[in-house]
Amino acid sequence: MHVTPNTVPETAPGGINHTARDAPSGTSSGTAAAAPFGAEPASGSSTGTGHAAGALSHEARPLPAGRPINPEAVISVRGLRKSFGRKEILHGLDFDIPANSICGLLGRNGAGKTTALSILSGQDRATQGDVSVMGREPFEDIETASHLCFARENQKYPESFKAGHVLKSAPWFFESWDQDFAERLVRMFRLPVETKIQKLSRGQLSSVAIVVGLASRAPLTFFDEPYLGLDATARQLFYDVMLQDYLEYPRTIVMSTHLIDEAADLLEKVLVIDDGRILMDADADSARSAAFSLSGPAAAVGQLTEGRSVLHSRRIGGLSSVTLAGQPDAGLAAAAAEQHLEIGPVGLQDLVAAIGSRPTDTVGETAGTPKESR
Ligand SMILES: Nc1ncnc2c1ncn2[C@@H]1O[C@H](COP(=O)(O)OP(=O)(O)OP(=O)(O)O)[C@@H](O)[C@H]1O
Repeated sequence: MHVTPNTVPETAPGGINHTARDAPSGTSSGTAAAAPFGAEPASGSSTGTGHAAGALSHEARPLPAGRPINPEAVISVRGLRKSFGRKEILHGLDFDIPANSICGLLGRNGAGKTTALSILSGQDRATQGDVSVMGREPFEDIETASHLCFARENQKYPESFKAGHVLKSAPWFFESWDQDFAERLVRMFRLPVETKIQKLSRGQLSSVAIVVGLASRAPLTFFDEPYLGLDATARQLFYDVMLQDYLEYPRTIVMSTHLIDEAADLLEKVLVIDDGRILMDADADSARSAAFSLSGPAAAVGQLTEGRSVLHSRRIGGLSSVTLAGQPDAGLAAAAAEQHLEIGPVGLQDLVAAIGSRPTDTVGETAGTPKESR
């Protein structure tokens, strides 16, 4: 599919109005007000109160209070709070995301991932705190918007849009858009370009978002749960193509996901968010070694874990399996061997499930983060 742009949508990624240029054919000016790749309108906000973030491992301590925005990081956030009406959703997030990395934003339903991504992409405003994206305050900032792509399955498009129209419009919003790559992706994901967006299945809508997110080659790309409705083959295809293209065209990719084990190998940095607080902020290798499991007869497991940071425990009959923070020390390893207990690794998915299932106010404490620092 080759596209010759000749009409102009007035709304750009992030829902921000750009000055008119030529727009793609098939894009009616009457429908241009709906942002093809951008945001919902910014929501109202109010100030609220909350608690500072906790953290899991040694690498994952909260940034010291008062530490300024990190100018080296592509994304740097300090004390980010977001309220909807009187309800505070994000309770003071502090984190940095380095340039040219793939970062996983992980967490349970309602944790605040989409809210955070909306703020980082400039589509919503923080209630409080400092947010720096590529060195700028992102909210409705045209300069920032021109370098980022927010790919999500529930993107709003003009009513008459077909999938093909989306792809025809995209080059006008993304400087580095690769049309050949987009067309290859369309074939890979079997996207019916002549079908109206409203008629697409959920998986096909995700495919549209994936095609736009990848072919945009935006220096900063956000994928918000990019796999919704996709079958296992398409998901694997997405991970493979993303990694391959990222290696060829390094950029910063932030992906929110529940399917942690599937994506774990791609991730270089992991941010776990729960109930509006950062529970873990670590490079992926540290995260993979942030915990271990100990299993065997419940009495022996209980004896060995006494006084240690147990993140999660499960008991079936006389057997028990616990997830412990950190790595086993020599004493524990020797005692476990002596009592025929099994020590094993904990996958990222299980680790996130373990820390996410704990009451928020105890996670940092049990994981060895001093209460004073939270
Ligand atoms: N515009 C809004 N007005 C009021 N509450 C909102 C609004 N947007 C989000 N919320 C609330 O904020 C909380 C976090 O929502 P968010 O969508 O950010 O979570 P999430 O981590 O992306 O969840 P999921 O994984 O289920 O998509 C939820 O309790 C949600 O109901």
